[in-house]
Amino acid sequence: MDLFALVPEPDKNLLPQDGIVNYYGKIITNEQADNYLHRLLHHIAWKNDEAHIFGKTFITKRKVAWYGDQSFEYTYSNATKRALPWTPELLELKALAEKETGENFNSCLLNLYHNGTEGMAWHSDGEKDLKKNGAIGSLSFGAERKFSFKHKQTKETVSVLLEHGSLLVMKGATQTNWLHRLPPIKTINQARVNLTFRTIVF
Ligand SMILES: O=C(O)CCC(=O)C(=O)O
Ligand SMILES: [Fe+2]
Repeated sequence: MDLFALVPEPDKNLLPQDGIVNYYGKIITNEQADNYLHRLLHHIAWKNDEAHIFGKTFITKRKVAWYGDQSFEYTYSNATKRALPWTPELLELKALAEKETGENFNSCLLNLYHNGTEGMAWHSDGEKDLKKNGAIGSLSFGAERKFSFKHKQTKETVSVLLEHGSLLVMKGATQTNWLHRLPPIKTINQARVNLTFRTIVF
């Protein structure tokens, strides 16, 4: 076991300015993370995502699911979605993310990337339904993937490798000032599951 990878460094801000991103590293042992990956692949109601752009509907290869405290309606990529009630593994992972970060979350958007050809384009998550400057807690399972930030004005970029069983937090003004993406890496054949815990406001 890599002991250093289990020592969190959550106090370091990965961004040089205008936002806060903390990478906690692996907060779950490899064995437990393997188990969560398996449970998430089998127990989540995965669906291909639909994006409505310029009057056209695009179906993504990546699959998504959305869970939450209540039947939240949430608008994402110009499509309105309704949250499903928490599963036991999502409640465990939410409690873990809350304990590590000291934040509270009421919903979770999940992404399943079947292999490295699937990714997510530059975007920010500061949509109107999300709490302003609220923290987003991101747990990753499966294939290690690069995750990048780009400052909206200066175009400066920062990247981090998201490990199996790791936690990343984006908070403060991050969504206002920075874009983020998951670039495709053609050589990766393994699946990756990502959970972003969020706070929706009414
Ligand atoms: O897969 C990831 O690590 C990030 C996903 C993401 O940015 C999002 O769901 O908004
Ligand atoms: Fe995002």
